[in-house]
Amino acid sequence: MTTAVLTGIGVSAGSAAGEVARMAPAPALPEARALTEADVPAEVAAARGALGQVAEDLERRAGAVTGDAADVLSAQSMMVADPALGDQVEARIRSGADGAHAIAAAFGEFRAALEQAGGYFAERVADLDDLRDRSVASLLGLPMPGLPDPGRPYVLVAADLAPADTALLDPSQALALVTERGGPTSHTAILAKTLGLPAVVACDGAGTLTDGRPVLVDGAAGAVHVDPPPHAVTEAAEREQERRRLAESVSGPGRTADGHPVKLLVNLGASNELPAAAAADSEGVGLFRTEFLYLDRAQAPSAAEQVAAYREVFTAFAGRGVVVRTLDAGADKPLPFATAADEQNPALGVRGLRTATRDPELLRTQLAAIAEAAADSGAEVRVMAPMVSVPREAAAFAEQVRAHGLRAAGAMVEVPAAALRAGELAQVCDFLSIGTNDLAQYAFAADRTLGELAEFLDPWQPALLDLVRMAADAGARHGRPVGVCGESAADPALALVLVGLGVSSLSAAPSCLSDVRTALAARTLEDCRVLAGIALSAPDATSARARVLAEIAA
Ligand SMILES: C=C(OP(=O)(O)O)C(=O)O
Ligand SMILES: [Mg+2]
Repeated sequence: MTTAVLTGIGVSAGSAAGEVARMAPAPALPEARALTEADVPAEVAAARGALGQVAEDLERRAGAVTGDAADVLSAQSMMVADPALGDQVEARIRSGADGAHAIAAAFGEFRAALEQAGGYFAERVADLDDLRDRSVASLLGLPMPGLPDPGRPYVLVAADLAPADTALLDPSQALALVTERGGPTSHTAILAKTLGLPAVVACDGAGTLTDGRPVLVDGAAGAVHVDPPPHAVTEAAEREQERRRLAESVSGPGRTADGHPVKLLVNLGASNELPAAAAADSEGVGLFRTEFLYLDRAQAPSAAEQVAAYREVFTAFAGRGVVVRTLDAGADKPLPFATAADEQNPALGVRGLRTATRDPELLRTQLAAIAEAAADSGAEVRVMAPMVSVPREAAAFAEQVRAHGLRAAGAMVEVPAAALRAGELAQVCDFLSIGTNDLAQYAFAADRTLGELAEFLDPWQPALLDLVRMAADAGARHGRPVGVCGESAADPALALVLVGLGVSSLSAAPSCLSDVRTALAARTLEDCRVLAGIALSAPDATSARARVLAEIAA
């Protein structure tokens, strides 16, 4: 049998074989259908049946999981089983609507009521939209929208994945992720690393993969083998086992072969990631993305809610360090209460630290909450600002952080101007952290969410590495540590280059740390400097990567 190979961008290493399960899109409402009197009883029964089927399906899924996920699914099941909803649907059919339109309209009415109630209720409208789509799909006999649930482990294939799609993804069922869109720093890439799942994004031809098709996903090579022969699956499993064995053979703080320390830290972006992050062999958190607290809401979380969420993290990391990043709203993380809806170029707009100029209270409340949660937590808490562009912003931020009694203030280097003037930032801050995801986006003027622009967003781009070197040199001149917390820190070969450029800490998804630790342990600092020189002198990203890998293999 010949096997087709689909290629894309490998964003999370490892390989896995399994059958495809697709994430179906929300169903489009068909043209309205006129009912005769005689049609009504059957239409009512079908619509009520669809609601019942969705409720049952959600209840079954709730029974198969535990914790927050089970609570969310049970609550959704109860919403769709609410007799008032069924009565509404029936009434609308009796007054002439067909089943699909009756369901959509009844949900629309509930939605309006929730929105009007405001607060917590208004935040649940997305759940109602999801239930509406499920009910309509069930009635029309279409695949269920959202995450699939084939009842066996599967390779998830989707057009793209958004944070809301994946909140309930069960990592024990998903074997690998394949998306048609997305780039190397997209949400899918970050999620895959967090869950330790092999992933290929911007995968040409992924749209042709149908449910049940056997595939072998190679996350390192960015390849999806369709209908792989059994020997290929066995070989891939053996390679995967060897990779894991090697990764587990070294532990403890990051060190090069000659003992140069490199802090290995974890990125943390949601409360459900906390157990794995805390259990990982790391010196702490290098990037605590706090946006998860603010997403999917009509208003910012209260101070008390923030204190509780931060305290949970700080307590889990008692005795270790935690770098909290203040709210990074805007662009790929829009928030209704913090971002303007009418910006033409949101990535170049009021985002990150700039949001605090428009709404100073947002930052004040957050810093006060961080300070309160940090007190007596046992963790060494440091705070940094996203999207710093000029030294003035960094100085004002640092002053505010210290005024809240917090010890260390840092600036992220994500804008080329910040890398060019990193020396001035280092003079007013205690540390710098390079966000290579955004730094690539802004250095190359390439939207980080577009798979089509992957070449520019490749963190091996020598021009990006020039900016990293500038920031690291500036940190060294002023005696300030400079870390990297973008996705580039998760690539073991690139991690060596970053260390050679002078970076002193690497922060990545917990599942990626052991590969990076093993790579460091096999090379001296001087080796890393040589590798950095090779990458910097390459003409482009592809040859930088190839030349460094060849030197490592030599
Ligand atoms: C770490 C970064 O921040 P985020 O991915 O959250 O924008 C980055 O830009 O590299
Ligand atoms: Mg960023």
